[in-house]
Parts: sequence; C-alpha cells; structure tokens
Amino acid sequence: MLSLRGVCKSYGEAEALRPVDADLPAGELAVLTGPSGSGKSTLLMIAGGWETPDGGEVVPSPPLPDLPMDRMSWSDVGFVPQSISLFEELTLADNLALALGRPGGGDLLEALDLTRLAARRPGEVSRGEQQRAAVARALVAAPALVIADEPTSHQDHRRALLVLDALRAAADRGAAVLIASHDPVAVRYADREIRLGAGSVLRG
Ligand SMILES: Nc1ncnc2c1ncn2[C@@H]1O[C@H](COP(=O)(O)OP(=O)(O)OP(=O)(O)O)[C@@H](O)[C@H]1O
Repeated sequence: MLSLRGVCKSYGEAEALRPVDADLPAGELAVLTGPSGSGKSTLLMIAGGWETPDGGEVVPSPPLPDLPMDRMSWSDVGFVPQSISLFEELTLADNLALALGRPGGGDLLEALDLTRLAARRPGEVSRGEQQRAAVARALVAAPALVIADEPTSHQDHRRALLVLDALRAAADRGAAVLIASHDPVAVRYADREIRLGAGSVLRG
C-alpha cells in the first residue's frame, strides 16, 4: 500500500508536479496517465523514494528502507526506468540473478518471451527485448512495490500484453504496482487510473 498526500515538486521556477492525492493498495495495478510533461516520471521517482517532494507526504506500508537509490534492494522496490538501464556487461539472465541474489527468474524470462536470449548481453538484443528484461528484473525478487515508467513503450501489441500480464501477476501476488503509460491497452488493464492533467490530478 502506498498513499500520496498533497505530493508536489518544482525544479526552481518550473512546477513539475502539482499536488497529488492518490492511493495505491497492495494487490492493485494502477496506471498514471497524463500529457507529456504533466509529472508522471516525477511522481514515480517520488513514489519510489528516489526523489524528495517539496510538499506533502508519501506513506509506503510496509515502510521503505531509508537508503539512496543505488542502495535500494530489488526485493524492496522493483523499478523499470524509462531509460531501461540494464547492466550492460551482464547477460539478461545475470541481470536477473543480480537482482535476485542468486540465479533464477527462468519463469519470468519464459513469460516475457526471452528464454532464447537469456545468455545475451543487453547490447546484443533489441530495445523491446531489453525493456522486457528490465520488467523481469523488476519482478524477479518479488518486491512489495513495483514502479514502471512506460513499460510497454517499445513493445508490439502481443509483447505489450506479456508485459502487462507479468505486472498483473505481481499485483495478484500482493504487490502494489504503479506504472506510467500512454498506452490505451495498459489503461484498460489497470485497476485504477491516476490522471495528471496540466499539472493537476483529475481523478485518483
Ligand atoms: N531535473 C529537472 N529540472 C527541471 N525541470 C524538470 C526536471 N525534471 C523534470 N522537469 C520538468 O518537470 C515536468 C514534468 O516532467 P516529467 O518527466 O515528470 O513528465 P512526464 O509526465 O513523465 O512526461 P513524459 O510523458 O514526456 O515522459 C516537465 O515540464 C519537465 O520539463
């Protein structure tokens, strides 16, 4: 469960995120929508504890450890950044193993149509395949909170459904899953939509 109460953020004079109230219960997949620049990525960074809001509060339950982003464990928060950011020197399988702390995640690689690519490095697979591997890495350690920024942006329709099915399965096992997306398929898949519009929340 994650509660956002009046969370807002500015960069200097620029208002990146107007105050937002939203709840993200455990076991639900929520989609954050809104025009480009409305603050979706900013809100995801705040929700994951990697950015500090200027006002309001973020209340994760159970609480997140008070650690900087690069020290956060994949078993605390699973993150799919817009930039994907796999470890380039590791194979896809080893990217998952690093997150899990041991080899594993074959079921996720299979579910995301990556089994035959498991021994390749990110530079040896397509952008869409890298993105699916980032989704697998985010889910492999079964975190209670999953945050994904545009996780279907590089997927064809069939693979977008695989990604959404994997995120849905994480919610079904009890995780709170928050994704930002422009993809209407993702919006249909979600249990709730949090809409940011021109800097303000229309529905949460
Ligand atoms: N580090 C920063 N410094 C200054 N302004 C920033 C910074 N990061 C984001 N912004 C601004 O804050 C606003 C919200 O950005 P954000 O990336 O959260 O939007 P978004 O809804 O995720 O956009 P998109 O759909 O294009 O990814 C934008 O106007 C952006 O230019």
